[in-house]
Amino acid sequence: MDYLSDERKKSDFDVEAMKVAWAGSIQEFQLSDRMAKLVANDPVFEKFTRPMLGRKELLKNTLRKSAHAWKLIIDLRLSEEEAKWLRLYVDEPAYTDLHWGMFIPAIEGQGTEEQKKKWLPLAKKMQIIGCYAQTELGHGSNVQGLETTATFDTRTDEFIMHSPTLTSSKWWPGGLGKLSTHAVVYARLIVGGQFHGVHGFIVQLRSLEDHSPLPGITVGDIGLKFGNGAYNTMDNGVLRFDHVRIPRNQMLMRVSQVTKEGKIMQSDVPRQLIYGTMVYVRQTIVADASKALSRAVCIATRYSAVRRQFGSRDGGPETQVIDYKTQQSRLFPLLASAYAFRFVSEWLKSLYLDVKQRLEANEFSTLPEAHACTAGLKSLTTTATADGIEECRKLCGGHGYLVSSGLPELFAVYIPACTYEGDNVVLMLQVARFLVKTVSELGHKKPVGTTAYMGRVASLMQKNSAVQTAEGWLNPGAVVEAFESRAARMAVRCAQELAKFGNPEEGFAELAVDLVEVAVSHCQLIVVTKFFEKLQQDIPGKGVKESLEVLCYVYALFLLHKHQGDFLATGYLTPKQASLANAQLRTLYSKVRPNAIALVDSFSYTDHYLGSILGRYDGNVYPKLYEAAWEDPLNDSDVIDGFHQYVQPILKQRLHSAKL
Ligand SMILES: CCCCCCCCCCCCCCCCCCCCC/C=C/C(=O)SCCNC(=O)CCNC(=O)[C@H](O)C(C)(C)COP(=O)(O)OP(=O)(O)OC[C@H]1O[C@@H](n2cnc3c(N)ncnc32)[C@H](O)[C@@H]1OP(=O)(O)O
Ligand SMILES: Cc1cc2nc3c(=O)[nH]c(=O)nc-3n(C[C@H](O)[C@H](O)[C@H](O)COP(=O)(O)OP(=O)(O)OC[C@H]3O[C@@H](n4cnc5c(N)ncnc54)[C@H](O)[C@@H]3O)c2cc1C
Repeated sequence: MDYLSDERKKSDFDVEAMKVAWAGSIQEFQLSDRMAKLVANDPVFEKFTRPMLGRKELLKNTLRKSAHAWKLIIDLRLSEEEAKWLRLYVDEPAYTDLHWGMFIPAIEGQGTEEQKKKWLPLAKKMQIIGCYAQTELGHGSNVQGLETTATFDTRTDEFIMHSPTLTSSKWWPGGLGKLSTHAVVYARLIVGGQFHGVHGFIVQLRSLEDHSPLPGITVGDIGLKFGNGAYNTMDNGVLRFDHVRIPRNQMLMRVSQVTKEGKIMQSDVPRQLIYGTMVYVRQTIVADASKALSRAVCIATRYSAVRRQFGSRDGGPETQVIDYKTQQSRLFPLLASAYAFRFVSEWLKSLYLDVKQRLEANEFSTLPEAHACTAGLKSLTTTATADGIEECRKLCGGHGYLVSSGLPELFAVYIPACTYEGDNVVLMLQVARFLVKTVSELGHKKPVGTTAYMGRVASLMQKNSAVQTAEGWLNPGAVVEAFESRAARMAVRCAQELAKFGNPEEGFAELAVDLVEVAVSHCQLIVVTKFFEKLQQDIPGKGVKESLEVLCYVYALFLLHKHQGDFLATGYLTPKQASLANAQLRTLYSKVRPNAIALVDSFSYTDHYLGSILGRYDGNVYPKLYEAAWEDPLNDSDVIDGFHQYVQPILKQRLHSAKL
């Protein structure tokens, strides 16, 4: 029985066509759909019991799943794209993420042709397993502050890898704790007693025969992390070196080379390329944000349509909680954000692929913008997604707190995305630096790409919003101009404040809070703009474009409402115009309402991937929640182990011993 069938009948767009729009193309949809079904129908990928497993059992289970996934990749000759979808639907962080997602890209981006020829075939056949060992106990954000040393010994033509202090211990790298045989280790290059910056080195950690740590290497897992199951399927590790020697040709030498004689040669490649792997991964994290948020929103939307509270008159059904305006005002902006993040990630991927091609051809001019966009959007989307998942839990009331809702584990596994690959505040400060630099160069350099609007800063500073009615907000020009004016005005105001400081670094530190707000407003502008640009494309299917237009306005006007202080303080909007935007938002929520279930069905998630009783496709929530309770191990017997030993004696004690 489909308890949501009436809801599905209400929608006025073609769901199958929306699935294609969400996936990006018919090919991508088919690919994703095939992998989703492959995983959902394979008992090895069962995951309901995960939060109840002890750590060793949990990790062993992940290894079993990873081995099975790898076997499927080989046996079914899956392409790289298919393998990525497979990984998504398996839905279990594993050492393989770091091997494929960071170790291999680090060698591809920072290795010489010779190094790539040697290491990539081994890695791609998984004959070695690698991780990305950058962060240390004492330093994560401050990469230049890393303490591990790689000292060149001209006599033996080797680097000596060493951990001179406790705080220099590598700490956090995923896959390091128990599984990696190799690592790209970031360390201070020391040649002739001089420090020459932080570089990457390929270091073997464990024997390829019996997996034991090699001499001079201390390695292990850093311990349990937040939540049950969740990110505990990953062996984040600690690593120390005691004068471990590696051949000279294991330093990744695309950026700088060390000769046999101990001379440092700089290539034309900028040193920032050492941070290049992070640009790649941040881009994938933006795509993952739309997946995680859409998943939480799918659960909360379906459950909000099933759940009824209050409002029953003459014995009729109570009100579905999705019909409460307050519920809509919390849920629908998240639904719109999931779509917004999906489309901005599509754009970011194309930007990244373009930069990657250029970097391969030694063309580096677009790297700063790629860095600012990946850092900023990673920060913006992961913050919104982490907050959004928690909001979805609250939207599901008490039942959202049950592990079987799928939301607690999703939250626990997701939240470190606000920290890994760059703390979100630190990353926004990087965007702010880029923007301040853009503003300071306005006189002699035409801004391009995502900062092109800064070239119109004079008019953006003068012109105010012309919106007169709530309907007036349903105009892409009016909305985009509002976001451009806010971002430009905030940036210029901050640049003016900065100019008052004699020492720019001191000013930057003092104004950091304002600078982060500038960066956020710039990133929100990018997301809004890319959503409108998406709507310019040919999007087939009855009512699909119209529904997306509604979501685009919801996303933009919700942000405008939430940040109306900025829009008012910069003088671009009047209070009346801000309240018209809010009025329009209410109308938009009414337009989303009949389509809400169809809009989450369009994510095309299997019940396996959702992993949630509240989010079941058929809406059959109560019987399944009831059944699931009885499957809890505590209900294996009526009288629980420990009762006779610890509780019964209390019950049987004589009353005179208690003076309560
Ligand atoms: C079970 C299934 C099995 C299936 C198997 C098959 C699977 C197959 C498919 C698998 C697909 C995989 C998918 C991938 C998933 C990946 C999962 C991700 C998991 C995440 C794990 C986490 C990893 C990590 O966290 S790694 C560590 C990350 N660390 C950080 O991010 C540190 C943050 N700090 C910094 O980035 C810097 O130090 C910084 C920028 C804050 C400061 O740098 P600085 O040099 O000290 O200072 P600064 O002067 O500000 O900058 C100098 C200069 O450089 C520019 N810059 C900075 N960063 C960059 C950059 N990244 N790129 C380019 N340029 C950069 C900066 O702008 C300055 O420029 P100028 O102003 O021009 O000088
Ligand atoms: C689950 C997980 C997986 C990880 N996987 C890996 C991995 O595979 N490989 C790897 O190398 N690393 C990994 N890391 C480490 C991760 O990259 C770092 O934790 C991250 O970069 C943040 O650095 P930090 O821990 O030093 O935070 P800190 O920099 O110490 O941050 C602490 C606080 O200080 C603030 N702060 C720091 N600097 C500034 C500043 N300049 N201005 C203002 N505020 C500031 C931050 O905003 C934050 O609030 C992982 C981390 C986690 C949680």
